[in-house]
Amino acid sequence: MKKAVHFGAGNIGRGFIGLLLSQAGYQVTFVDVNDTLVGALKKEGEYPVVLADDQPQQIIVRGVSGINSAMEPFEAIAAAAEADLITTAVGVNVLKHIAPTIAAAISQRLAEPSPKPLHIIACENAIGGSTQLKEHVEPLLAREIIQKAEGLVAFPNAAVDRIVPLQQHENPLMVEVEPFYEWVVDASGMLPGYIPVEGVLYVKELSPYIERKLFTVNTGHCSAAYRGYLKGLDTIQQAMAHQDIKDELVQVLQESGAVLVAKHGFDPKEHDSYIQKILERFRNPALQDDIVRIGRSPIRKLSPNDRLVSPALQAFERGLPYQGLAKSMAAALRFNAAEDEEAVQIQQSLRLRGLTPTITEITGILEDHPVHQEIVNQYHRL
Ligand SMILES: NC(=O)C1=CN([C@@H]2O[C@H](COP(=O)(O)OP(=O)(O)OC[C@H]3O[C@@H](n4cnc5c(N)ncnc54)[C@H](O)[C@@H]3O)[C@@H](O)[C@H]2O)C=CC1
Ligand SMILES: O=P(O)(O)OC[C@H]1O[C@](O)(CO)[C@@H](O)[C@@H]1O
Repeated sequence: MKKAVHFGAGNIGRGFIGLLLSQAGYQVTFVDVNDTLVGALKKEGEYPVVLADDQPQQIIVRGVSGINSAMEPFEAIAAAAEADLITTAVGVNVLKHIAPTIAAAISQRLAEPSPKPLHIIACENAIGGSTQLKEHVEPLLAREIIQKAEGLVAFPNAAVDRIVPLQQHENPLMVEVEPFYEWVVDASGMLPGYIPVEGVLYVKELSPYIERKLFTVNTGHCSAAYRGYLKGLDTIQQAMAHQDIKDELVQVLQESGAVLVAKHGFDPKEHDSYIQKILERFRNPALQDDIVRIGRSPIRKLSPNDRLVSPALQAFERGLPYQGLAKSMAAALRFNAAEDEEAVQIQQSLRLRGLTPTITEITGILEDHPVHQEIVNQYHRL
């Protein structure tokens, strides 16, 4: 049986990547630092995934195991060194922490006389997630290993889409997910002769897929979440019931949509249907999705290459509207969730340094740029 090692036994790890890989015939080993999850994976060897719909369906993912990379680092390296596929869903900011394990695994694997090829795919909400992981791993490899890895180890980028809220069940492994999923991998980053994973879509050019996903699902989700937060709401389902939030959300998605249509040549009608489908997914009454989860890590979400700044700057460059996106950024700056470290950091920076330096530092948009000025205007209006 083919072996997959997946870093991150959290919501997407268990509820999407682990499930799909298992259904595609892989034996999945989860590597995580959460001992409750790892202990339960070792003990149970299986877990339930519930597809949340009017008629929920339960699937049992069998034959899985867990390794705690903080407590069993050598086991984690050995498992990764032997894997047919390595995937991650740990959060893009955590990639640097798993890089040493992956680098050690690559070195161990390539020390064998005829090592098998290996794909390492980061399934994170980010543009170029696998490339970012590679950039953390490569400096940890000896020069001869880097040379040997050429043609044997690849880090193809990917886009992953499935909404999995924060949740608690008696069984810590149980995970409830929306039925929809999409996992797209950049075929140009795969090694020649690769065997596709069933359920994954391989495309010649990833950019239209990752931008469409990130600048629609994620741009829209956080835009609704930050507006809902300012109204004191708890869940995205509550936010989506507010007509003014819905109207503004449509404006935001029309702004990012206009960029996507102009840049990637999408059919405007088809893109509009894509937006409508996403709005339905946000409303899914079978899920309760916390606004604080969807808005989490606002510094990352406001970073130059992410879901708010990038479409706004691209809209500006094309002479298209960006006011709704600027309002989302202003609302993100007012996201004051005490449990979110990045939200706390933003509030500190606003207090100590003021609005304009904070915007410039986090978004990279200079003070005299019209998008910067629009964020300032919207911030004062909120
Ligand atoms: N939840 C969702 O709906 C979606 C999430 N994503 C992306 O998937 C990634 C994971 O998100 P979630 O599953 O929601 O988060 P999560 O918090 O449920 O899972 C992350 C897991 O990574 C583990 N982890 C943290 N540090 C680690 C380390 N050093 N080594 C190994 N494991 C470590 C955590 O213990 C946790 O189990 C993020 O990049 C997110 O943007 C993408 C699409 C949808
Ligand atoms: O995981 P991130 O990047 O913090 O963002 C949360 C987003 O991820 C998703 O879970 C799915 O992409 C959305 O529900 C939400 O917009």
